[in-house]
Amino acid sequence: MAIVSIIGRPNVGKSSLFNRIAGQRLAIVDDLPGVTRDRLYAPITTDRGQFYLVDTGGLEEENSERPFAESVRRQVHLALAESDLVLFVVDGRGGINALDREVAMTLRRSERPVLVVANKIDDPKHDEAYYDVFELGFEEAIPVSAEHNRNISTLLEMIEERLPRQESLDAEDEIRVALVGRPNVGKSSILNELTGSDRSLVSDIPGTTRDVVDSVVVRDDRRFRFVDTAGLRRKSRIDSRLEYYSTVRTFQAIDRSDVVLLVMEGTEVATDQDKRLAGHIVEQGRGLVLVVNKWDLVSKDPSFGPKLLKKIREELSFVDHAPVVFVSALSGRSVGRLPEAICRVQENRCRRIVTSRLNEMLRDILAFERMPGDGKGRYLRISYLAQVSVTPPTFVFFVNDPSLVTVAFERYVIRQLRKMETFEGTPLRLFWRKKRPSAASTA
Ligand SMILES: Nc1nc2c(ncn2[C@@H]2O[C@H](COP(=O)(O)OP(=O)(O)OP(=O)(O)O)[C@@H](O)[C@H]2O)c(=O)[nH]1
Ligand SMILES: Nc1nc2c(ncn2[C@@H]2O[C@H](COP(=O)(O)OP(=O)(O)OP(=O)(O)O)[C@@H](O)[C@H]2O)c(=O)[nH]1
Repeated sequence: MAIVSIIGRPNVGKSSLFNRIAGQRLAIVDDLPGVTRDRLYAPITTDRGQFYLVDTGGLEEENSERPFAESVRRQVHLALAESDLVLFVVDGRGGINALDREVAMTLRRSERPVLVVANKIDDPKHDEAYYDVFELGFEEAIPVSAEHNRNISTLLEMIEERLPRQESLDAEDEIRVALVGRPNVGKSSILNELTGSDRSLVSDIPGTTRDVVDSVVVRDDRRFRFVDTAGLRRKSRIDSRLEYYSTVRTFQAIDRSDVVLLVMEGTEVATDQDKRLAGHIVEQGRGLVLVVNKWDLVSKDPSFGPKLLKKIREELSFVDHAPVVFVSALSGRSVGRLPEAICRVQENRCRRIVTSRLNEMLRDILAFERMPGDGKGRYLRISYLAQVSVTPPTFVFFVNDPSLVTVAFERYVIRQLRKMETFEGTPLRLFWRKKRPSAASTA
């Protein structure tokens, strides 16, 4: 995630700006791994993606004896080392002073992207005052009022435009699919059926690592990239010394994919290895379709299907969100249903629910539910809920005390979310955060 730092001399309104942006775009005051605790930062979600907003002013200890100039220099130094974009806040009404000029000089020399934010322009009639900030020598400046919420959304748009494009997994893009499963279950046969039968195979594309080849197929205007198919096509028996690499390779394929087809065979489903694979797929936040192959071998007995399904649901209960598709690569039966299932799962994995709808759902979910408590009369209270990201859908619940949340309660909430919205095939992630009095003032 990109990092956007707020810097500026004391009292220009850095904290106010931070709180304004964080409050508006929902701040989760989270622990950024590897960063010191005393920094104020929040992941900000916008229509385009996410970035971390950092208030470098928060770095200074409260009764710091250090002179202002010294502390500002430290901020600049850190911001330059760590951020993708610097928001240089000045007092748009009070004017530019020597310290601002010094900071400007350092920033200009660094050639890092800088956006000058002229704060405290509370009223359009003060707009003229902010023209002074152009003497700092930057191309771009925007007048805002953190306190009166003026121009903040424009500022956010400007920030978004200046950030490095994130790797996007939008529904319009190709879907990366991994085919995994125990040896001999029919992965190659399914792949051949999917890519070979109707000349739909576009190309084999060398991947980034040696030996990795992906196959790209277009069907109904959707691009499917089957990742690391070289290993599947090369029909050499795996010798046991190579087993380790084949496992690593399978995990890599999962990590590179959006949706995984976990292939099993009708005669033996839900083995320990299948459980391990399914576990990894969920942990990595990938979509999942359970494929039962060699249906031709078992379909003679009509009671077999339901029994098999029951076994899969019981043994692999932690992926009961995944659709199960019975196919036969040999006869080609139902293999054609896989692309549609993959698309559906990927769509669900990208599903975003607006905050208002979520909170409506929350009300319904909790209407008759007994909240977990500490046994001494204190109960969990959920203030509100927001979806902070997709792939997989990730939700943050703001509560009075996260330690009151039990595993059973979390499972219950996930079940209810799944009842209210279609999340077939995708894992969901929940986070519980203590609701703070104001967005980030107490980090
Ligand atoms: N009129 C006006 N006042 C503002 C605005 N933004 C902040 N202020 C005021 O400016 C003062 C300083 O704001 P802060 O957000 O604490 O400034 P800071 O840059 O974080 O200050 P330090 O923590 O000392 O570095 C406060 O009194 C704010 O109320 C604004 O948009 N308009
Ligand atoms: N009866 C039947 N046999 C199948 C079916 N699909 C594949 N097979 C057979 O199962 C064997 C293994 O198929 P592969 O496609 O090579 O399996 P794989 O999972 O790619 O195997 P590895 O490369 O060892 O991981 C072959 O002999 C196939 O002909 C099916 O639907 N029905």
